[in-house]
Amino acid sequence: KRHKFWETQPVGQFKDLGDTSLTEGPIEQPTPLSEVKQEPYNLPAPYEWVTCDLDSEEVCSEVYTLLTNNYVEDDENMFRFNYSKEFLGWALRPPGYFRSWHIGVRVKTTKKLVAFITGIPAKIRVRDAVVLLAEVNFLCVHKKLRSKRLAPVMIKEVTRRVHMENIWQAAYTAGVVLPTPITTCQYWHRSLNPKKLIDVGFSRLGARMTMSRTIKLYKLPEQTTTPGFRKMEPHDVPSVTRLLRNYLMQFAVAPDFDENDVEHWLLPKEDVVDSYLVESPESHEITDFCSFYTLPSSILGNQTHSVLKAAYSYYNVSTKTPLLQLMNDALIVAKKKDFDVFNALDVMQNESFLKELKFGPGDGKLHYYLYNYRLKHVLKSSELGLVLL
Ligand SMILES: COc1cccc(CC(=N)NC(=O)c2cccnc2OC2CCNCC2)c1
Repeated sequence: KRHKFWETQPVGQFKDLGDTSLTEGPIEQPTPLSEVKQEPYNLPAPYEWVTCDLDSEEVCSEVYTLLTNNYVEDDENMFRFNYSKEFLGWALRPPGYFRSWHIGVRVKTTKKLVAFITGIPAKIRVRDAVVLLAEVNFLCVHKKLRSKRLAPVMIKEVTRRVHMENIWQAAYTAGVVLPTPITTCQYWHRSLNPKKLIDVGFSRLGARMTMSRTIKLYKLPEQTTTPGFRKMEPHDVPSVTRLLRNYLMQFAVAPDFDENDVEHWLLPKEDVVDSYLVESPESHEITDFCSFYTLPSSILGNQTHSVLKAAYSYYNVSTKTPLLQLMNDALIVAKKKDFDVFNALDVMQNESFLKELKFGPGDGKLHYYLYNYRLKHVLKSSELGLVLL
């Protein structure tokens, strides 16, 4: 019964875990494009496939509304991710994207959008192999259509459309355990606006703590502390690309970013992504980098507040400035931008600053997966250099 669908897919199976005879790499070989199913999978009668053109303001709004009302909630159903339209336009249209990978399901009669799934192309290095794969994200089925087994057909359809572009691997994350995680990350939160976080039930007042003591505990300086700390600008793309490529080499799985990728993913974009760097005042060398993306959450059922403004740690590089000091400056700018909380996974070298910068552990985990690619050993989260949106 468990994982009826996933046991039919080319993914690491739990039963394979101990088998050291299995090699690392693709599980199934590519099939000739002529043999890839040319027509879409069958949907239940009332529904039809639609390709979502995110250049259309109207379609973007429909996707935004579907996700705002039906996408991922926390374990206690108190919060729901509330990706903005601008964020979705950015997240789903990187260099080389395929419109056909932005897949929707509509009700034939009303044309209402009731499900969504996406892929974007990404060059990901897995140990020494650079794999062109699809990052699959935003799988969402309307609350009223749950347990109609729509998700498996959505996954098969995005897989088919990825195969049609001669791409045979994928990467994705989930809050649930499926066959078989390449690593499992703990998420951590750093309070920036503790009073609001406690008011909305995101955090709880610590034992023997008063509200004023808590506000004081999380207080941050008004200004950043690192000399040469400034926002990233377009002319920084080449040096940030060099810095980031070198830094990511130490991780077993990490993006293989080129300058076009860095320009898209890391140049600051208001209310979407923020990135800062340290330019040495003497040499003008770019020595460090930090970034975070903006992902608010709707607060479900609170009279006073309706939105939780959250920053999510993205890619950070420290070569001269201690990572602890760099990330403290990231917290300071996030607070100044009125974020309520700064979230991070225990990936890369994040563990080195989490406790010291007063992050608290979240109540859930984020599992990372590869499709049609077997790793010999599960990774420690610190061996992972990939952050998905
Ligand atoms: C605070 O509002 C929430 C609304 C929905 C879910 C969660 C808990 C949760 N599931 N958090 C994460 O998955 C998470 C926690 C820290 C960093 N990144 C994360 O997820 C990212 C990456 C995967 N896609 C969603 C955003 C929290």
